[in-house]
Amino acid sequence: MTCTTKITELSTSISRNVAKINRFNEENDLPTQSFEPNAPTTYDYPPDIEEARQAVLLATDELHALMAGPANALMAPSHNVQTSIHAMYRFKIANSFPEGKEEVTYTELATACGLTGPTLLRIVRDLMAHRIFRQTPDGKIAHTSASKLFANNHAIRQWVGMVLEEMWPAATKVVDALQKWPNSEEPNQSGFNLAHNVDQPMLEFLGKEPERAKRFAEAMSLFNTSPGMETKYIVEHYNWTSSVNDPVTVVDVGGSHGDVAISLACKYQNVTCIVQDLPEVIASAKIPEGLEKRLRFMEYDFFTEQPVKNADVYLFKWILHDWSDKYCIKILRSLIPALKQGARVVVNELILPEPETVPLNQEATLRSFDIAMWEIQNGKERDSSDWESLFQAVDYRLRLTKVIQPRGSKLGIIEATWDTCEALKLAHSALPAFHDHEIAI
Ligand SMILES: C[S@@+](CC[C@H](N)C(=O)[O-])C[C@H]1O[C@@H](n2cnc3c(N)ncnc32)[C@H](O)[C@@H]1O
Repeated sequence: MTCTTKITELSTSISRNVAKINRFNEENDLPTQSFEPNAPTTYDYPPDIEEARQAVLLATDELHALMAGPANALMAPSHNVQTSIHAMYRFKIANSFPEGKEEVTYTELATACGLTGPTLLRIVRDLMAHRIFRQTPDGKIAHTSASKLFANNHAIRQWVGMVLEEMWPAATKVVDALQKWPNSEEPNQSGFNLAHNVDQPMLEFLGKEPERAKRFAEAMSLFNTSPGMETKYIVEHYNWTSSVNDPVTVVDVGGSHGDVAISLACKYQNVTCIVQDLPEVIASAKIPEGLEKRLRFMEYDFFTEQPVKNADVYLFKWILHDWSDKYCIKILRSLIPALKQGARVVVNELILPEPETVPLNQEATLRSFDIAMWEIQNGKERDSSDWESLFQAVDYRLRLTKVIQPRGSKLGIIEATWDTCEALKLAHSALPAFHDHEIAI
């Protein structure tokens, strides 16, 4: 008799969940997963089927790692395919097929891209080995769903370009930066600064380079609509108003074009929002019709004193991870003169889990965000005790009062309350690290 082992457990989970997905596809007349050029490129499944899909990803990842063995974990040559993808981006290989054609000869495509035949051949053959393009039986290049997606989707091209031309060079220099500026908290002493030979922090530098700034912003917009990043989580999983009648003022600091503020103002008639950002961002922001009385945009630099006094909530969504503790403390201290008793500071960011408390593939994604923030501005992602320490370092009156991890959301909600009443300075125990529900503190 064969006993149950980790690998049999994983393969059973894979076949059970694949069967569930397959059944759903069949019952709903959906095409099966494939890399055929017209295959679906996203899966919009209901929660239970999406859970099955995630379980397959987790189990296949683990089974693959076990089968490949420990040396593979150290030596997998994943950066080499980045070179080929980078060439596809820079030389527009996927989007240089003749108009309306799904297949092209190597020579035709090489000419269209300004490359020699042999160079194109080696790039495309490497991509083919990763299911990006395929070769037809008569030796032409044809699209797969991946190359076709790249050819047709501007936002994905902007994402890939941003990653390969901004982040990747920064990644290769972050260790040099660490050696040059040990443990620096300065946003202009990062891998990005060494790689791109610039003295300013990345966000400031890109602000002055219109094409690169546009690419960065479009890549971020795509990311913000990816599963788990949608605005709905912060809008629906936080208690913005205690009653439907009391007016509530929310200041969205660094709120860009006001995605959250617009959703909040639409959902709650008693909420008024002020969206603050740098002048160049505010200049292109628009108030949707009907919200003129309850939505306002304001130029503001969050390193200077907060001009909107006595608001109920100050929201920081996807802001503080760009900055080291030293700069987060400056940003949050700028709020203090504006805070009334009971004012809430709400942060919508990742909450890093304790090691091995979530499936490893999820943990790996979250930790890679942390490393990315380090590479570009010496920023960081934080776990719940980091958030608590950060608020304590800002001011003893700013107390961590809630940590919420909405199910399905990548971002958590961290609430601190401005409490000037000494009696309420309660000592509280360490928070559990990763929650799928609200933790009252
Ligand atoms: C990653 S984006 C987050 C935008 C928005 N909160 C969201 O979640 O979509 C960071 C935002 O911070 C803004 N920002 C950067 N430095 C700033 C500063 N010194 N003062 C105000 N806003 C700033 C940027 O313009 C950008 O809109």
